Amino acid sequence: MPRAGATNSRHDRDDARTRRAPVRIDVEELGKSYGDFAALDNISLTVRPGELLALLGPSGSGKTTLLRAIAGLTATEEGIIRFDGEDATSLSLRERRVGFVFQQYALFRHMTVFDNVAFGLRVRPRDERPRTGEIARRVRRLLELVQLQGLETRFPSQISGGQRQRVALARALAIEPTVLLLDEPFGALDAKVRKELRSWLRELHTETGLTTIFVTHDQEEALELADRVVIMRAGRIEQIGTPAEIYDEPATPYVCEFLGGVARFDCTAKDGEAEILGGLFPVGNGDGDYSGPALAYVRAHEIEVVSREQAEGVPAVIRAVRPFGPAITVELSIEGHHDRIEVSVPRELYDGGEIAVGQGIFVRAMSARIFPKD
Ligand SMILES: Nc1ncnc2c1ncn2[C@@H]1O[C@H](COP(=O)(O)OP(=O)(O)OP(=O)(O)O)[C@@H](O)[C@H]1O
Repeated sequence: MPRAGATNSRHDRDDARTRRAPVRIDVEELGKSYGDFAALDNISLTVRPGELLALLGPSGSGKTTLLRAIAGLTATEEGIIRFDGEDATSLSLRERRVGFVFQQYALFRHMTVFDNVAFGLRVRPRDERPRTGEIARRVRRLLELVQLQGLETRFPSQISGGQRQRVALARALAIEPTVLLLDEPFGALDAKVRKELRSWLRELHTETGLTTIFVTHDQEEALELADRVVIMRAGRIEQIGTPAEIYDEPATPYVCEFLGGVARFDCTAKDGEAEILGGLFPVGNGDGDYSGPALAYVRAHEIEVVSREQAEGVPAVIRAVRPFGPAITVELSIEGHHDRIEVSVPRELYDGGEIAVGQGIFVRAMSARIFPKD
């Protein structure tokens, strides 16, 4: 993406001078109930200045409620929300200077793209309202930032869904928000446009440097985009971590299953270790001596096909082969395990004729995550 405003260096310097340091958000023991139902249950969380944070979880886990509470759109009964250490809990959206983008592009249909973006500036009280020329300059700069130059005079019905969502972002940015909050910003768009907008949002975030929180139920989107991911479950935080931490060290069975792409096995742990698919792995983070029933999670690429001579492998039968892509995906059935498991095998094995439906092979897990079974 070209540097926004590259054609206007004096204004760029002005903008840089007036740009504030990114805001830190502290959420402390936040609670929100609807009747007896706890939509948010004792949530504590720090969003670092300038961070791009994803709230990830299934439908109903409380992501939107948390985002709206941080925005000042939903009142909470318990807890405190601080912006840069200042208690913001009772401030409105406008007082918090939050830029908010809804899932369904809430653009004014009777207004042009230009007027939609200018709206937040024009409705300011007279003494805070920029002059007409200044508004026009800012709107043009924002449309450059979201790469929509030339569409100023179009109406929302005359642009694509992805473009509308970028107008919504420009409009949220127009008020020079302290933080940017996005509620499933690409939720209503098709998969291809979503992917395009993903990398675009990452670049926009680098460009603006704003503390940004976005809600998604798409794990790939969260892991690909965010600096850190918050995994939510039934109004609580299940795990917070970088995408690598969440992926490599999922804290609970729930996180493993939510991320998907894993095979689950029942097994038995002894003295802090459990054997699964021919490998011996530590329970949890490895510092316990748990013995008893356990759950093991293994990803497709963590299972290798081994030759018959190797003692550690377990026998499996090939049930289906998906021979496309850099690795071949094979579905296996393993005795004593009712679900089929997926394994990635190198192309060479397939090309060598060793991979065919009905054939018996041996497999071994190279790594696994083991949890005590509650
Ligand atoms: N105004 C309301 N009245 C009653 N219950 C509500 C209200 N708003 C939300 N809830 C409930 O609170 C829970 C959390 O809702 P929330 O919208 O935060 O979930 P979410 O994780 O964002 O889900 P989704 O991905 O479907 O948007 C849900 O069970 C929902 O039914």
